[in-house]
Formats: sequence, structure tokens, C-alpha cells
Amino acid sequence: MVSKTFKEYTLEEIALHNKEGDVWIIIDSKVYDVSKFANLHPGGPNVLFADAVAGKDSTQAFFGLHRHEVLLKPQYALLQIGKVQGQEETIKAPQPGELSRVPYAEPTWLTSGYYSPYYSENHRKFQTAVRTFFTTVVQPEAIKCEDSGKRIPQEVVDKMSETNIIAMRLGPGKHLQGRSLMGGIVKPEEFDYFHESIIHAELARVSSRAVVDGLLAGLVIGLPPILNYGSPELQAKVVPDTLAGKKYIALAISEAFAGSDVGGLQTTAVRDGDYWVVTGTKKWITNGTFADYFTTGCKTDTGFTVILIERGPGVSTKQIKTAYSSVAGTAYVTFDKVRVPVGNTLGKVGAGMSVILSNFNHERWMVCATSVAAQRQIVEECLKWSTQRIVFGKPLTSLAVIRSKLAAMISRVEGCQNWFESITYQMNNMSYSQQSDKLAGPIGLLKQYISRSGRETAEDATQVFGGRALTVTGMGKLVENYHRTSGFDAILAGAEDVLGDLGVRQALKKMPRDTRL
Ligand code: HEM
Repeated sequence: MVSKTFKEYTLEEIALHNKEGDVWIIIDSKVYDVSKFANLHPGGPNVLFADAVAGKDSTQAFFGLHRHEVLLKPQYALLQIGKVQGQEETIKAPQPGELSRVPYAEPTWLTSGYYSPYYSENHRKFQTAVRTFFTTVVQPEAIKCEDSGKRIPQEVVDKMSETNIIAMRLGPGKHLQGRSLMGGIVKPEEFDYFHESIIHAELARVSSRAVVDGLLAGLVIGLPPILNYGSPELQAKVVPDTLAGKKYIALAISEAFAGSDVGGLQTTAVRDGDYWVVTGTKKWITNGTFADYFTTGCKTDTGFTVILIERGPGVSTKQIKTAYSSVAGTAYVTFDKVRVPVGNTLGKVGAGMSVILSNFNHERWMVCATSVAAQRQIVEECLKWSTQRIVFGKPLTSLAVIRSKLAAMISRVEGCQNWFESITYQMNNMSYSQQSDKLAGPIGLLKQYISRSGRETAEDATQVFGGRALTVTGMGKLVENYHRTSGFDAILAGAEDVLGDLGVRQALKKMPRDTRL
């Protein structure tokens, strides 16, 4: 792309344009004519006519009030008419795929000059491609969908399918065989949990918890039971279309009656020849509003059974209004005497518990991956804001109380990251049954630790940003979103306290009987 050459003006020339109807301002060496824009300015016209602003360099004032992205929007970029003679821009917009240079904004393995025992050059190459993809393809749409509450456009899902990001979100395994992963950067047999965690982390950087869930989180938890327990016929019908993003799937376990207490579920499936007849309701079903399939927990006469139900006669869904955007498609689902072929049973009748439990560790680990990355992004926001925000003539960072909050935030996210990587390394080296035996407890504790840390960081960040953290647009918009939604990580895939308790109970089971103080 050829960059436009701008006319150069001296500071004296610019200073002449300093009154209503004829106002120029300088921001980072660029000259903007805001004469006509003044009346449209969201912050009002008068602030642009102020003595310290009109015809002057307003860089510091501007960055105290606006995010850099404001100037990058085409409609505002057009206001630039020139540049200041002898000056060059000093504030650079991040390029797609680029790593942040703010300390602690990236994990150590992505920070220049640091080393990691876990990641290879292939992971780094993969990370660049995935970040570029999410920044250029997903993020622009994510911002729109977060606002509108509409589901992610099919074109985005199609592109995710072309790169096989959808399939990779399910982790390493047979389902990757024969697929070109991110244009062939990594071979299916070399794809490991660190590659997968990169996808979750980059997805989290779209900065909307609801979009993270709206982008097929239902598939990540609803499809594994079919991959692991579905008949070959059922797999042939469901797996290719869902991994291609042509059909959508949701996991439908929790109910208003029973939360996720599987023993108390009231959705029943009664045999009628070659069919189950399913009746009941499900609540909090992520992606449920647009799902074509529901991996559903049912009460049958011999216990809990998981059955795949296709949207059709008797199935209805309605949007639940949650604290986050409806882009996640959180639904209340009603099954009214739905006839489902017996061939859609997943696993053995009455053995549904093991079907559901089989994916819990992976699901919780996945929440950990997105949650740490989201937490880290808030650390970056706070470091940037407290450096650029001037109060009483000094940056916020000059206050010890702010630095103390930053110290706590940095330590928390680094603690979370390091524990997460250590568990991911174990996953890479353990068989499925070893993971179930040895990692259920640690993953439960890790998720509890990460979601608690996240909420503490959300609180600290809100204090650092002040009133700006309370508005959905403007400087603190990421902090506002995080503060409003970080609590979701403490609930989804297992409530924080329950998981902490699980971790301890697993440890107690392994306490040696022959040991004493
Ligand atoms: C090219 C120049 C400018 C553009 C395109 C611009 C654009 C905007 C936009 C889009 C907003 C909405 C806030 C957001 O969502 O981020 C805003 C708010 C505001 N702007 Fe500007 N602005 C410009 C220059 C300035 C200058 C030079 C000042 C004063 C020094 C200023 C003062 C404000 C104020 C006080 C607000 C309200 C901030 C708030 O609600 O927290 N703007 N501006």
C-alpha cells in the first residue's frame, strides 16, 4: 500500500488555526483539521476550542482521553491534513500479528531475550499466524458482535474452518488427521497442547468474554462426547459438518431445577421402540440459540444417559439475558416429546456420567488458557494507562499505591501462567488415563486459582482506571468488559469452590496411609 504524503506545516502556521470554524490540532506530529468535526465530536466542540488545544500540540491531552484506535478509524484518520515540519510520529499502532513490547504483556516465552523449556520455534511461528488471523479476521467482527449481540458471521466461521482452527480447539487427536493446520505450519501428529493453548490465548485477546464463548465454545464441549462415544454412523453425520462450521452443537446438561447436579436432572428419555422420547428443559446452554445439535444429559430408567438431539420438531430455544453479550447465544432449551433415534445414544445407557466426565479436564484447562490470556491483557491495559494518564502533573505510575497494584497484578498473572504451562507440559506427556488420574485435581485447583486471581485483577484494574472502568466504551472498555465477565470463569466448567474442593479431595485420596507428622 502506498502511504499518503502529507503537506508539512510549521508550528507557527498551525497556531493560526485556533478558533471556532477554523481549528487545527497536532497529535503526535500529525495535523488534524477538526473545524467541521468539532460539532460531531463525542466529547463536545468546546474542548477543541480551548486555548491549550486549538492550534497546539494536544498529544498528551488526547491520549489521556482516547484510545489510540480512535485515530486509526478511517473516518477520523481522514481528518489528518498534514504533518508538523521536522517532527516524526513516535506512537506506533500495533501491526497485525505483532507482539506487544509492554513488559508482561506477553508471556515470557514470547518475550525477546527470555527462554522457555516448553515452546519450540514451531510454536512461535504458529502463534504469529494465529494472532494475525484473530486480529485481522475475527477481532473486527467480534467488536461489532459484542455490541449488537448477534452471532458471529458465517464468513468468519468459514475462515476458521479453512485454517482448521475449529478442529484444533478440540486438542491433539485423530480428528486432526489429514487436515492442513494453519496452512500447514504444524503437522497434525506434531500438534500438541501448547499449540492448542495458543489458539485459546489468542482467542481471548479479542477482548470480549462473550465472543470467546460465542465462537463455538459449545462445540469444544459438546462434540468430544460424539468423537469418543458416538457410533461410526453418528460420527459420520455430525463430525465433518460441525468441524467445518456448517452445523453448530451445544452441550445441554444443566437445568434450572438442578444446576449441574446430574442426579437431580429432570429431563427424561423414555424408550419407544427404536426411539427415545425426550421431555424436559435445559438452562444456561452456551450457543444454544443457534445450535443444530444438543449433546443432552437425560434421566433414563437405568440412570443418567447422554443422547444427541438434533434440532427439529419439539425442540425450541430462547435467549437468556446474561451479564455478557448475547453473542454467546446462551439459551433456555425446551424438549417437548422429541423423538430421537436410539442410535444417537452416546456411550452406554445409564453410564452418562463417564461420558460427561471424560471431557471435564480438557474443558477446565481450556478455560484456564483463555482466562490467563485475558488477565494478562488487563495487566497490559493497566501498565499503559497508568503510564500515559497524567494526574497532578505526573503519571499515575508516580503513585506508590498504583505501583503496588501493578506488582500484585503482574505477580498473579505470572503465577497463573507458570502453573498453567507446567500442567500443559504434563498433559503433553501423559496418556489420557494418566491425565484423568493425576491431573483432575491440579486442573481443578489451577482453575480456582486463575479465576480468583482474575477477579482480584479485575478489582485492581477498576481502581486504576477509576470511572473509565465503568463505561463500555472509551479508555477503560476492556477493563469494564473484564470486570463484568471475569466472574464467568469462576462458574463455567465447574464452580471455583467446588473445583478447589475437588483438588483437595483428589490429593486426600492419594495420602499415604503410613505417614504421620
Ligand atoms: C482528531 C482528533 C479527535 C478525535 C477524532 C476525537 C474523537 C473522540 C471520540 C471518538 C470520542 C469518544 C470516546 C471514545 O469512545 O473513545 C471522544 C471523546 C472525547 N474527546 Fe475527543 N477526539 C479528538 C480530539 C480531542 C481533543 C484534542 C480533546 C481535548 C483535549 C478531546 C476531548 C475529548 C473528551 C473530553 C472526550 C470525552 C471523554 C470521555 O467521555 O471520557 N478530543 N473524542
